[in-house]
Amino acid sequence: IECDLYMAESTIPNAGLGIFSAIERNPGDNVGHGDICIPILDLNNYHKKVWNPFNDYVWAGEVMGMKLEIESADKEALCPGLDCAINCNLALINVAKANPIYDDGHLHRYLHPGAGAITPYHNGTTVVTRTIPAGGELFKFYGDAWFNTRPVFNSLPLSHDYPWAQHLLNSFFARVQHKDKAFKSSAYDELMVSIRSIWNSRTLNALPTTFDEATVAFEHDIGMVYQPNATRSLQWLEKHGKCVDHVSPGQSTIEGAGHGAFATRDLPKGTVITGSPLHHIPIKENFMPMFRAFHNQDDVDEKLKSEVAGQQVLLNYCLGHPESTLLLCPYGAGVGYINHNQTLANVKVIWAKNGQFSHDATWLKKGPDEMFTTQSARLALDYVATRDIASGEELFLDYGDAWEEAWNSHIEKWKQDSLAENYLGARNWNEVMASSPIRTFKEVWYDPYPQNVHLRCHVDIIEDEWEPSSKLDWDAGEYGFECEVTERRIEADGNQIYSVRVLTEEIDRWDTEFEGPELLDVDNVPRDAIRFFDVPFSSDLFMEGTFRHFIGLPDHLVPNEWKNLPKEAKNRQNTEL
Ligand SMILES: C[S@@+](CC[C@H](N)C(=O)[O-])C[C@H]1O[C@@H](n2cnc3c(N)ncnc32)[C@H](O)[C@@H]1O
Repeated sequence: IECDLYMAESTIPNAGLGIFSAIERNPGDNVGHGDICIPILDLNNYHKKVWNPFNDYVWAGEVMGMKLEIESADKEALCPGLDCAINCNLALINVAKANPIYDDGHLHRYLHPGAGAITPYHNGTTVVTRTIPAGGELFKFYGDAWFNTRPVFNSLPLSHDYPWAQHLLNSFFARVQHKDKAFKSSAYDELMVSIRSIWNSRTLNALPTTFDEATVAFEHDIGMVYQPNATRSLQWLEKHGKCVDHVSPGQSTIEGAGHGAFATRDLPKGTVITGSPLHHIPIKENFMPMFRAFHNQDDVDEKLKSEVAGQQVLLNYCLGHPESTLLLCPYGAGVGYINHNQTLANVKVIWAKNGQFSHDATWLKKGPDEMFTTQSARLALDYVATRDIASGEELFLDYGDAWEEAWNSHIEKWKQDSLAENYLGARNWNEVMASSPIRTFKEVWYDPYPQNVHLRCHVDIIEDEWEPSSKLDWDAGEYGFECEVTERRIEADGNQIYSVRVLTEEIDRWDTEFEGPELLDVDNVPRDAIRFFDVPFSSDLFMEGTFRHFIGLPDHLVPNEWKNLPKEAKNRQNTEL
């Protein structure tokens, strides 16, 4: 079966798995079919330092559009698709990280019992930024801080070291340009010996060690020196890798289930549709509570009030067993999108082969408590076609009887809330109101906006160099400042111009220049500089009684060593968590 994208052992030693392209890709091309991103909110509320297996895998929630889900800064985005498996090689960054788009899967809280049971952050597409040859590994930028804060990498070149090394090489070749090759080669070797004896630096480690490599770097760029070691042959990938582009997300054919997974090509019975390493959480009850926590705005560590507001939506994307505290959260392209259907199930999970794809079969003999000492994935599942599947068909797993019972009882108990009939989240509200004039604060007194949204103005409008005609970019990580409209005027051509009062705030948790909130008046503000955003804790994820249940790991895959809960606990667990 053809395949354009593989998961296989990374070319970076000890980095575990990586993602490889089987075809040449050029800047601007998309890779894969878009990732899901799951918010993990106020996790540290439970314990100050909850054991977190996702530490090396999560993005700051602010960057992924999740800032206003909750009040505090404690929000992380786990994107358990391709994103989790792409490594970072600072010499060869060739893809940009995937920012999700907000998409509630057409679930409305008035109509659908499943509203709030899925993450609305979807379709984060990985985009190529540098040509990747066929067989090349994908690398994204983790940020220099990721390497700076880990002592094992203290001599590894950081992102600015490669341009500096390139600059040094260019200067060297400019100076020896009229000399013959033998002279250049020995001059380069001597130079390297001399500088290595006096200068041990990250930049030096970015310089090619041989003259031939230096020539490649000078004639192309320094990344070309490292590209051969970061490329695997297609035969090797076919033999040792697992295809990760057989699945693409779309709107599920099951009404009310949100998104689903679809086959991208014909998949004969027995095909490993995708492989998935698993993050293990030995104590799901400690990890999964979600809070409504209010923090002191000047000191986010100071909690003023907190109450449990259900469970993390992550639970719905992980596999578990009613008799075990162990929860296994898969990552890999498309796995997070596969819905449940007992009668139409066409996919099953099996353990990956021992020694392959992070799967260590000795872990089937360990109890959950023993797993605490390890954070990296040590177990892996294969998702296998149980019959021939045609291109475009939706993929379904059987999540098990416990899930089915929990879902049916949720539907029975679920009641339509008449107050939710006119609910519109901020994203929808922005669409509906796209060209409508924004109410001034006086108009809002007698004609208020719904309680779940508030107004924010783009941060650029308080900059000295900002011009009313400048283009404003509202990407996933842009939230603006809270603001209100003091005046509105409509020009002859219909253009809406506003005067606004802005309350400045920290842009993100690393905003070290922030000196404190200020109230600023700004005139000549265009309509597109003002947007509606959700109020913290108002999104579907925080609705009372939202559905939460892990995906059932088939009983025959669960060893007795993992069953650390009494059988009778199995029904208790989901209601008590
Ligand atoms: C692993 S996710 C599957 C992807 C999810 N549909 C989405 O849009 O992100 C599991 C969740 O999807 C929803 N789901 C899966 N199968 C369903 C079904 N047969 N009927 C209703 N909802 C379903 C439930 O909310 C469940 O907790």
